[in-house]
Amino acid sequence: MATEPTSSKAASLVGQEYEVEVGPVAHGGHCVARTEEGRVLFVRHTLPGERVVARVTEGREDSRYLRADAVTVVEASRDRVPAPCPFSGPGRCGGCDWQHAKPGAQRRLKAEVLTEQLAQLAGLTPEQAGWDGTVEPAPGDKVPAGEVPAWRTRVQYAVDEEGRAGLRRHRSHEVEPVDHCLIAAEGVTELGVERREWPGMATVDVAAATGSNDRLVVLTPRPERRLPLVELDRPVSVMRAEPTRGRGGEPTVHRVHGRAFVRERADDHTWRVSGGGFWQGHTKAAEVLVDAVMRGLIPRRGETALDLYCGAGLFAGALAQRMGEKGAVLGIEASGRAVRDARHNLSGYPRVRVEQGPVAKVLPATGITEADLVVLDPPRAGAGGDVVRRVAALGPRRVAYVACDPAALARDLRHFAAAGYVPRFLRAFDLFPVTHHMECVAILHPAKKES
Ligand SMILES: C[S@@+](CC[C@H](N)C(=O)[O-])C[C@H]1O[C@@H](n2cnc3c(N)ncnc32)[C@H](O)[C@@H]1O
Repeated sequence: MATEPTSSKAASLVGQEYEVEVGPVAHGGHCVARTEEGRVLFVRHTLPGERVVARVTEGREDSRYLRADAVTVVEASRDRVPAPCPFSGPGRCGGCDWQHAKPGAQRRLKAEVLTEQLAQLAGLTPEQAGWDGTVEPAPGDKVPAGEVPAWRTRVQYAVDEEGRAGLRRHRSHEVEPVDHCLIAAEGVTELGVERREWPGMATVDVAAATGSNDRLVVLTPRPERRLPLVELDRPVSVMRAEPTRGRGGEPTVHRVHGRAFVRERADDHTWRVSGGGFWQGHTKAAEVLVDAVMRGLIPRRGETALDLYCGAGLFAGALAQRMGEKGAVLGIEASGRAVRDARHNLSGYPRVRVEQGPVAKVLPATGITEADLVVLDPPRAGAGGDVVRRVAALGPRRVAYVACDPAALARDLRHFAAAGYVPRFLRAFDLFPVTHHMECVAILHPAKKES
């Protein structure tokens, strides 16, 4: 969401300050406010109901709206706490949007965002979506105000010119050096990446598996720079990524030492996830999502199912295990690396197949005309109308839509409604505590025909 056309000659308002009453939360980790002249501001580091001095960070005289940071809190919300992270705040690390909100308030803000997105983009009330209006914490994440759960098993550190590891500032390529990211899982923190220097590196990606001691770092050197000797505080596998992306847009990665993958445990199964490959980021996410999807779909023995955007095969494996030896599952996934992992992970199920390529291309090419169940877990942009229509045309008795973006979920629910599928129920999970992100699972079924 750009604030104005880049060609605009209008005067910049960056640095201008306005004292404002802060209105409701908006999707993206900010709240809406209006200046006395009626300008719309999207303000970070504030909460609904506060009175703050907001300093503009992006926007011009002719912009439809301005972005701003709350630099002084004149009247604080009762939901405000001092930010536990010393690297958060205006102009600092862009990772956590709600450091200054009590944990319960963070989940209420996310619920308000989901309510608003469902209404605006899908025309659904929470009741029509089958949602109880709450965002559920992951097991073990109910922390007291002022504390932060250490949930994140995948962290990409950016490295500055001086070789210091840090995280990116909000909407910027600049690096905020950090010596401890509070949301990083213990398995990440104990490696000590933040405590050493990374000369010549652009990024250091850490994966700390859940349920095994596997730890892997993928180093991306700056052009013409060589890898440093990697000495971390715990044993770790090391890979090197090419600075430019390879075929299919995936970074090419090479094993330097140790294993080229980590072993994750979820749903009583071990999953190989290669360096640079996707796995759910929260320590509990894979379990929470499999449980929600399986409770919603209630797979029966001998059924057929699709797992679209299947990654390393998490939902395909959970379905295959519950549908028995007569059940059949087809997974579709764009990343070649993830497809190799999924085929390896699912090799114990003879009636599971994984095809590589974009869902929009591969699904029609499979020639499949029906399926009992479909799981979709698309990237942030969502699946889109074409894929949704193709899914509905298969006539599944239930569909599970796993969404990491509430706006994409709402848009795709509208496409599903047009194709004859409506939500039976919806759950929202706080699988990204302290950030503005959330994960949703919608279970859809065919709409009853009007008689
Ligand atoms: C949110 S992840 C879900 C992975 C898996 N369901 C899991 O829970 O581990 C989305 C996956 O979609 C893949 N992907 C992105 N665009 C795709 C497309 N157009 N077609 C197929 N897969 C795609 C990504 O590579 C990624 O593995």
